[in-house]
Amino acid sequence: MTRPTFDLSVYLVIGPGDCAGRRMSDVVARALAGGATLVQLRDKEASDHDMLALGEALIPLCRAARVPLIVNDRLDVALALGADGLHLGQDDDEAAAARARLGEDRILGVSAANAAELARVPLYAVDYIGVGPVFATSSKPDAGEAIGLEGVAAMRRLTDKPLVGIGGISTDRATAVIEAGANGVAVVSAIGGAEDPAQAARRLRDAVKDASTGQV
Ligand SMILES: Cc1ncc(COP(=O)(O)OP(=O)(O)O)c(N)n1
Ligand SMILES: Cc1ncsc1CCOP(=O)(O)O
Ligand SMILES: [Mg+2]
Repeated sequence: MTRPTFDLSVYLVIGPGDCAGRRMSDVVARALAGGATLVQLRDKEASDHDMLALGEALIPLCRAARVPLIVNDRLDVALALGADGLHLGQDDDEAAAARARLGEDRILGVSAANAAELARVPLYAVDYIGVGPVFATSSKPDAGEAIGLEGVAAMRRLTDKPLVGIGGISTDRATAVIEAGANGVAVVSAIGGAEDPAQAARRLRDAVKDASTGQV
């Protein structure tokens, strides 16, 4: 096994409560059909046991689409599931220790909103950085102040690591997030809450692709 290649363009972050009353697996299947490039299972309330069951429903969908499945916060669940990776925040387990347990064959992402948070990240151990919240969001009540497009641009100046913007990103705003220096956009409600998750994913992918063209 080698570390999976990954594409941050349209990174769906999702749990059962983010799907507007629909089954999460149906929403994820539609998002993948529309072109979501990465999926993160995120459920702050579920027990590890329930998280594992949720992940088991997503693994075959992601495998069929050749899209990596990342687990939010929970290293043990990621390992038990055989997920493709883990996403950790500043308050979660330490990334270097997580890398040691994950091994070299899984993706590890971390969150950092500013220079001080970036300085705490062991960059050698991580594959990408989630930067945000870029805009105000109602999907994460404890998200800090929005960093804005200037915040994304500042992070771009500080590191060559792949960056994915997250927080309040809609199709209309995706272009600006990429132009500010992100490699992709991570979204909860723009796909999970969309009437047509496939169309939402497709529109985000087109916006990211158009905005990325011509960038160095
Ligand atoms: C891609 C991505 N970026 C940032 C986050 C936020 O992680 P964190 O700060 O640990 O907050 P929670 O998601 O755990 O509430 C993320 N999940 N994904
Ligand atoms: C998980 C997370 N981390 C920072 S903002 C956020 C929520 C993003 O949700 P939305 O795309 O609906 O604003
Ligand atoms: Mg976290």
